[in-house]
Amino acid sequence: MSVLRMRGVTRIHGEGDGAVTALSGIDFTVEPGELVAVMGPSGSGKSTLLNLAGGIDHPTEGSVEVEGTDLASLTKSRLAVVRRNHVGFVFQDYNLIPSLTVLENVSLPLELDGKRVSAAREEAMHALVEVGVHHQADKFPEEVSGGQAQRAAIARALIGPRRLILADEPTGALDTTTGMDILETIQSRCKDGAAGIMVTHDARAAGWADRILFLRDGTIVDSSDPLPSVDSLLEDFTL
Ligand SMILES: Nc1ncnc2c1ncn2[C@@H]1O[C@H](COP(=O)(O)OP(=O)(O)OP(=O)(O)O)[C@@H](O)[C@H]1O
Repeated sequence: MSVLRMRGVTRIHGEGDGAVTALSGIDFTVEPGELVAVMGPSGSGKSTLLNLAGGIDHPTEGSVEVEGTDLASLTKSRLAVVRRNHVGFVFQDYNLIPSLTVLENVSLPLELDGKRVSAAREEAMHALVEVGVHHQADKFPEEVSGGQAQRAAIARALIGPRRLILADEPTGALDTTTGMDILETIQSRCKDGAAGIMVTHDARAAGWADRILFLRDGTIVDSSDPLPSVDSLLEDFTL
């Protein structure tokens, strides 16, 4: 079963004269084990696609299924549970809760699912070790650097049984080496059976993906294997 399936998805923001078609007629699936990069110019619909995949936003037309469940069929509370159990989201602004420590932020999704606090914190600490910010576990988000916050956000997205990993510019605030480590972590999670979608402007980051989806003006204009040459695919793209 596909981890994500979008069928005929159109998203129009706003109404009347101010309406903007952010996505139009998108058909797209991501299978277990796949990491897909989404690229395209500013305003081409990349974030909208990610938000629809994660159930944060809803299509104007068409359907979005996560592991076979049509998100539109769910009540608000059920959608929240599906999001927590199935979808790991790395937001561009990290979205860490300021009043919780780094460890508490990462542990929260598990605690919300009823896991014992001690077990949840232990798992969260493992996740922080994996992304190399365990020394910041007891600090609050405002006390850590942007790169550390981003890595904590990635730990939170990967924790638990989530099988759909959605990342908006996951390496944006990171130096090259750390960025590559994080991509390796996401890729290895996908190799273990999850599915990942990452929005990126960075061709090197996209090189970690199994394929690249190119968006322009809300439609898929190309979908390609990134190798052997990402650069050749980018030639006529103004990014
Ligand atoms: N809430 C909204 N209300 C109105 N228009 C919106 C809204 N969100 C996005 N849009 C518009 O939809 C289009 C697609 O936006 P989106 O943010 O998905 O693009 P993007 O490719 O992620 O851009 P960027 O690379 O700059 O983040 C743009 O024209 C944008 O202005």
